[in-house]
Amino acid sequence: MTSTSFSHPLPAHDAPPAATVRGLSKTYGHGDTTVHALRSVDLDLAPGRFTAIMGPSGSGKSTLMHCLAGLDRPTEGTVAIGGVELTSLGDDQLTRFRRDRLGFVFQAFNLLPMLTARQNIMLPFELAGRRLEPGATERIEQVIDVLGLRDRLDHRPGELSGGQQQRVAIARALASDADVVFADEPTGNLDSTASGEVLSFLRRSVTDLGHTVIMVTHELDAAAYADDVVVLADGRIREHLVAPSREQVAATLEAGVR
Ligand SMILES: Nc1ncnc2c1ncn2[C@@H]1O[C@H](COP(=O)(O)OP(=O)(O)OP(=O)(O)O)[C@@H](O)[C@H]1O
Repeated sequence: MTSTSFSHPLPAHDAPPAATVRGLSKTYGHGDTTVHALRSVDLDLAPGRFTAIMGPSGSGKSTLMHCLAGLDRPTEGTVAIGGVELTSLGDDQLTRFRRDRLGFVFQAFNLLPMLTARQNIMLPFELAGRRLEPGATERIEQVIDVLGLRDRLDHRPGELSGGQQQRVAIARALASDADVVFADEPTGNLDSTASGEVLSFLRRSVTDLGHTVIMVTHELDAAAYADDVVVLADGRIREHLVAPSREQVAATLEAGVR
């Protein structure tokens, strides 16, 4: 796969964080079987950046993403997205917050097979019974063009390649102008060409459209599309690398498994 360098400019210093995590701990089980998936994690993620979360298997990547995205509740600590403290929201409020303010791209594209690409992209608006706010139509059409989906809009997922299906999922995540787009191993089911395309589109959604993307990945090649890399080890943040070189990321990952 062709990969880019980690050489993106730093954000403005005065921009408030897109995500703030304080004292975040998550334990599973009790007594002898307790697993400390996250141990008192503090993290600020800048807006308009593409951040990759990396680390060995079992280091807490998915748990961190799930807590950040309000898909799981922390055992201790707080998580705020765009200034809204998720930990203080009730279940219904949290569901609405996720639907209205967050976007998700999963390894298994999670598209509805009976709907066309355009209907899948518009699904969050349908589910919310939401009117399109001013400017939304233009934004959605721009997303469709950026993702190169214009000539595929009437196709159902079964008539699209894996890469195209994942681009529809990304368009759906971007259509509602999410505060943060979460991508969990988004290229796990794709070959290297489609992976490169999908990662380039996530990159463009940040560079050209100003989105904030947080992606869990195992792959250095995928992380090379990101601006910043958070490396986890044993439920803790080992390093938060801002605009690192590929070599720096590789060295940090290697040090973590030694
Ligand atoms: N629902 C659960 N019940 C019990 N233990 C869990 C649960 N979910 C995760 N864990 C444990 O928490 C730890 C962190 O898991 P997590 O899935 O966050 O790691 P990860 O870095 O995403 O791993 P991988 O790269 O393998 O997906 C692991 O030890 C895992 O076994």
